[in-house]
Amino acid sequence: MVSVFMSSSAARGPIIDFAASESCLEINGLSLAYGDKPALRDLTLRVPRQRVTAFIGPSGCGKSTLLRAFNRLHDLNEEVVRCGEIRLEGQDIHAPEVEVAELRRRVGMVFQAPNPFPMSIYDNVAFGLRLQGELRRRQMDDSVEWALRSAALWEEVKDRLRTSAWALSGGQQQRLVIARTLAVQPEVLLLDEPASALDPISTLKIEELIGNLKSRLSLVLVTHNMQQAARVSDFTAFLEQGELVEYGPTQTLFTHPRLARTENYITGRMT
Ligand SMILES: Nc1ncnc2c1ncn2[C@@H]1O[C@H](COP(=O)(O)OP(=O)(O)OP(=O)(O)O)[C@@H](O)[C@H]1O
Repeated sequence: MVSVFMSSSAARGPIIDFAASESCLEINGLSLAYGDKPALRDLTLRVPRQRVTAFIGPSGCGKSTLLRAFNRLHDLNEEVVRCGEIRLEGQDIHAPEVEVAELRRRVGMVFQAPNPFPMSIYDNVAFGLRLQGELRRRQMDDSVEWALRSAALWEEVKDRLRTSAWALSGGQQQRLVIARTLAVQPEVLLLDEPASALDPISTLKIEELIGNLKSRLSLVLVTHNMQQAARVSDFTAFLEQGELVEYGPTQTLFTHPRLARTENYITGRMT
């Protein structure tokens, strides 16, 4: 059941809340700085399970930083200072017993520029599966086919699985990267501007794919494209200068934003 509460700061608008039982990710008082430069300020929000949640906001507001925090991509950056917690299905992702490789299997990530490995289409998809342990040939074939079908790419590549992934178009490469991520059965898929380097038809395919995937996993999408956020997401969080300004059902946020700051951004009065 979705409810609404007032955040502690009167300057912020009502922020949607989900019960822990319907959230995959729970972020509590998360602040993050690069050295002495704050990027996220005291963020508290829950990301619903099996829905598409979009993060929007002006350039530099912290969208990618937040997304990367969900699978601990900041771990290697010694400059990063963090406080607050992130829970995945109730478990603190920074707890000592958490294995980062397993966290990244459960929380997959796709970046703006398609980044297939310099190997065949088949081997790209099999890559993560092989890291998890050897499968029998038949099982591997089935898993690769399943992942490519899940990423709506199978029909286009089934006759050339052994050719280089780099021979695919940009849009196909991005769907291949999604297939590679899906192959290891993540629970959450993080998408950082996944279509911003693609043409309109490839973009549409990615958007359709996002809509289809939410029946089986939770998706978090960072996008600069307001139409895209409105088309594909169920919930939208608006960030500004590292703060969560407004968070609500996408349709409500785009048609009846509660705060002038949100309205100014979504109507293009502020970029
Ligand atoms: N590796 C880094 N080292 C230092 N500062 C960083 C680093 N990555 C991001 N920042 C800074 O943190 C702030 C948030 O950046 P972030 O990339 O998360 O914003 P964003 O909303 O995703 O921006 P954009 O929409 O332009 O991609 C910015 O001020 C940025 O300059």
